[in-house]
Amino acid sequence: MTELLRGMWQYILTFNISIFDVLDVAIIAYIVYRVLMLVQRSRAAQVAKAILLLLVALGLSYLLQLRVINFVLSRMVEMGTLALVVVFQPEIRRFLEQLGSSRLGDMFSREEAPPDVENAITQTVQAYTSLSKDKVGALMVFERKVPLDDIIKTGTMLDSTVAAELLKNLFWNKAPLHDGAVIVRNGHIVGAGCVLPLSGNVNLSRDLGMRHRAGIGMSENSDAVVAIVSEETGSISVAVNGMLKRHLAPETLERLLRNELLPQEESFSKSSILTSLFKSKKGDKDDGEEVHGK
Ligand SMILES: Nc1ncnc2c1ncn2[C@@H]1O[C@H](COP(=O)(O)OP(=O)(O)OP(=O)(O)O)[C@@H](O)[C@H]1O
Repeated sequence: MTELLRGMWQYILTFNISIFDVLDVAIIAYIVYRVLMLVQRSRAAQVAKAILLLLVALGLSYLLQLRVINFVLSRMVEMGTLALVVVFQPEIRRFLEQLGSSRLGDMFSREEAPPDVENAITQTVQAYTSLSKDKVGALMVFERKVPLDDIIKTGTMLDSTVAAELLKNLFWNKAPLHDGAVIVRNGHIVGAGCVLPLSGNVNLSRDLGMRHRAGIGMSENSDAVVAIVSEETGSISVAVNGMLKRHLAPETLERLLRNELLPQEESFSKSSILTSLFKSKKGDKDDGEEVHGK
């Protein structure tokens, strides 16, 4: 085995590899990874299988010299490329939004949480504690880097500081804006009664209602953090990146929101929400039981 590895290493050394070759491969690998993630997360999975099948058929028709079939399939591939851009316009836009809004910019700019975010978290936790006790359903989306203007447009635009009493009013089941989600941007309520995309995950637990599916869907389609109160059980949940953590105690809700929305905070590392969840103290009362994969 050692001999084999040594042989392989010697062989690799015979290549004239420059740093640019490594960079080249790394960039391609990253793009392929992002495209695969996109395909896996969306309806593109079935289409990807069909395309693969079409390409295999095209290859076979070429090898076997089946000229008519090859001609037809070639035209299909040409027209299909254009059709794909039209059909997957929302996915492509989301992909580009996520690419443009994240990571690379972070390397050059120091992230600072807007001052109102801290207040928004405190007020949300206060409101959710009360809504949870009273079993009043609630759905709040905390926008991060991916802009949610399209979602905000589906509801009523607002511009208000986050206040616990206001949230309780908004989600009161006789209030005109109680249906749908409240959107928070930089610690300000910018929309209420907003319609969120439902999750495409067919493996979600059957006991999750539409509110939870909408919350998970929003977190699959953007980098937003979504906080939910179940109308049926009063249970508090948080969805991030297609994952849902359920049955949270108010202290855990606060910790998660702080960890996700105030990334510079000293007491918490900038690790993902799941990392923080798995690290959460075993003794936490009534804390999350379930995590749903994307
Ligand atoms: N796509 C959506 N976007 C925003 N809000 C939604 C969406 N779908 C449902 N909701 C919210 O969920 C509420 C109804 O969902 P449902 O009847 O499934 O409630 P539920 O059984 O209490 O659900 P859950 O147990 O998930 O809270 C609606 O009144 C609405 O406020």
